[in-house]
Parts: sequence; structure tokens; C-alpha cells
Amino acid sequence: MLTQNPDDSIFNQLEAFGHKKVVFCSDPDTGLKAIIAVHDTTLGPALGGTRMWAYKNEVDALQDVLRLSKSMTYKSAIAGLNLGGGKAVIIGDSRKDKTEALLRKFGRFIKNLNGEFITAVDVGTNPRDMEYIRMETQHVMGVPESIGGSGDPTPIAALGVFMGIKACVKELYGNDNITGKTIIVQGIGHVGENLVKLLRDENAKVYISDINEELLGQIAKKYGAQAVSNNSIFDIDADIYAPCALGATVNTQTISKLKCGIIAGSANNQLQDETVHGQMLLEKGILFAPDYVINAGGIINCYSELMGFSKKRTMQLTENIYEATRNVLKLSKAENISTVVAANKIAEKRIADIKKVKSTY
Ligand SMILES: NC(=O)c1ccc[n+]([C@@H]2O[C@H](COP(=O)([O-])OP(=O)(O)OC[C@H]3O[C@@H](n4cnc5c(N)ncnc54)[C@H](O)[C@@H]3O)[C@@H](O)[C@H]2O)c1
Repeated sequence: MLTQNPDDSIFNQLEAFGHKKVVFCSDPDTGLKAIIAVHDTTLGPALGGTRMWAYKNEVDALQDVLRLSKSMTYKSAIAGLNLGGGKAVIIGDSRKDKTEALLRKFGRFIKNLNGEFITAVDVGTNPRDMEYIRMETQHVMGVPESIGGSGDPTPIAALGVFMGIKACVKELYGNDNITGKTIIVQGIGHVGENLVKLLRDENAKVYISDINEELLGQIAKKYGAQAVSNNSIFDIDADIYAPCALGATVNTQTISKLKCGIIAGSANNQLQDETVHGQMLLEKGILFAPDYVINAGGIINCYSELMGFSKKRTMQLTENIYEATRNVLKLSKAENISTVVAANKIAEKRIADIKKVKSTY
């Protein structure tokens, strides 16, 4: 008889998240400990990055992969892609534990899924790692351009966020002109820097913050942005807050301080609690662009690679994020529901509709 705490039970968690399949990959020879989660494949193969992280324990790793893979289902659905949602985590320190053998063994596990899961880069992995995985399976995207891949997806990810910001500006101000708007970009790494460039090209006033002081100085000088300390960003009277670093920066404490009318950035899971804080933002009248709607540029790039990469098509699909965001904002307004609930409804409807289409032989 199973004597498990119901909250820790793997099967209870799979049922709660609605997962199709979870694969535990163990290989003592290479030290590989990984979990691949296939959430939903109604729209197509489950595509999602592989994250390598030194999780405190296996329960945390499982929860992370279940949560992330489910959000990939929604992200691809709302972006109009024919992809399902999946994600993988490798348990370990990416700076110390990563070896060619470990990655290639992991590639073998992906190969055994026969295309049901396709991976790409995520936190702790890079295009070079994808090359090793590619040595064992074709089911990997985001490999370098030099070997036929789509290369660095971050300018595309930033373009998607920029489109999402414009859609919110249109909703609030009646036109989508960014010129003269004041924007705080928190985190000026790969996506953040590209976003700062796009915003400055349209003459927005940009404040930037990052824990990396050296980078902060460089980016401020390069684009004519104003560097601010991380502690003071919520005191700035800005039009838009663009979180591009970590998740959960939008919480009860920060919402009470925020003076902006729009939150739109690249970071995954910006709301500490989707239900509570989505509703709180609605009540405070702050437009929130759900992160999975506007940060879909990276997955669009991978999708394009899967279909035979075309830069033009990738740009078109990414520019569609403007319309996707507008639709979410319209539904949120029409039904007086949070933008997160609205986005989920749109994504779920597309999946349900296509499921019916596919049921006909
Ligand atoms: N790279 C992509 O294509 C992509 C796609 C979708 C979503 N995202 C998400 O966007 C975010 C940024 O991705 P990235 O690829 O630019 O990552 P990155 O690691 O290149 O940049 C993150 C930046 O945030 C800074 N940072 C970390 N903690 C911070 C803190 N507490 N306050 C301020 N700055 C802090 C880091 O120093 C770094 O410069 C992540 O949440 C990522 O999951 C990225």
C-alpha cells in the first residue's frame, strides 16, 4: 500500500497538472539525473528547453519541470504554433557537472521518445550543449547557425516583448507610440539588452537595473539609458515596468509600491501567485502582459527552425505577439477578468478546438 503524503505523490501531481507523460532519466556512469515532462501534445510535439540546475532536492526538480512544461503548452498555444508543451531538467551544477557524455546520454533518452519531446536551451544550457545532444538525436533545436540551426534567439525574444509592450501602450494611450514613455528594464542580460536597444531606438526614456554593476555601466553608456539601483526601481515614477531578470518580482509588496500603468517583460512567472496577484493588478488598474504571451519569441525561433528556418517567417510570427496581446487585453476588459485568466482561456480554447479537429479521421 502507498503511504505517501498526498502533496508529494508523483501521480497526484501529474493529475493536478494534467501531464501526459514524465520520464525519469538515470545513468550512474555519467552521473545523469534528469526529468523530462511532456505536458500536452494536442497541438504537436512537446517542445521546451532543458534546464540544468543544482536543485536542493528531487521534489523541487519535479515541481519545476511540471510547472515549466505546463506553461510551455500555453505559450505555444497562444502564439498559434503547432507545438505541445514540454520541459526537461537535469539535476546538477552546470559549471561543474556538465560533460559531453552526460549530455549525449541525455540525448539518448530524448531519442527514445521518438519525437514526442523536442528540446532547446534554457537556464544552465547553451547551444554547444545542444550540439552534443544533436549527436544522439535530431529532436533538438537552437543549435548554432554554423550547423544549420537558428542561432541566438534572444533578439527575437526581445522583439516579442517589445511587441507586447506596444500592444499595452496602445490599450492605455490609444496609440502604440513608445517615444517619450518612461520604462524600467530590470535585468539587462541577453533579452534585456536587446529590449533596451529597441526601446532607445524609438526614443523611450529607459531606466535599467541589474545586480551586475559592470554590465549596468556598459549598457547605460552604450544605449544612453539611466542606471538605477535595484532597490529603488519601485520608487521610480515610470509608465512601464519590464521585468527581464527573475520571476516573482510582482508580489503584494511590490504591487503596493508600483506607480506604472503597465507591466510587460520577458521574465518567466513574474507574478508570485498568478491568481492572487493577477486579480490585484486588475483591481489596481495596472495592465499586465502575461509573460508567456509576450516572451514567446524564443519558442517561435525554435518552431521556425523545426519547420525549416526562415528569418522572415520568424519575424512575422513574433510580430503577431502584438495581436495576441491585444486579444488578451480585450478579453480581460470585456469579462472583467485578470489578463492571466484571459490568456489561459484563449490558450485552452485553441487546444480544445484543435483536439476536436484532430478527432476526425
Ligand atoms: N533568452 C530567451 O530567449 C528567453 C525567452 C523567454 C523568456 N526568457 C526569460 O527572460 C529572463 C531573462 O533571460 P536572459 O536570457 O536575458 O537571461 P540572462 O541570464 O542573460 O540575463 C538575466 C540578467 O538579470 C540579472 N539579474 C539577476 N538577478 C537579478 C536581480 N535580482 N535584479 C536585477 N537583475 C538581476 C543578471 O545579472 C542578468 O544580467 C529570464 O527570466 C528568462 O527565463 C528568456
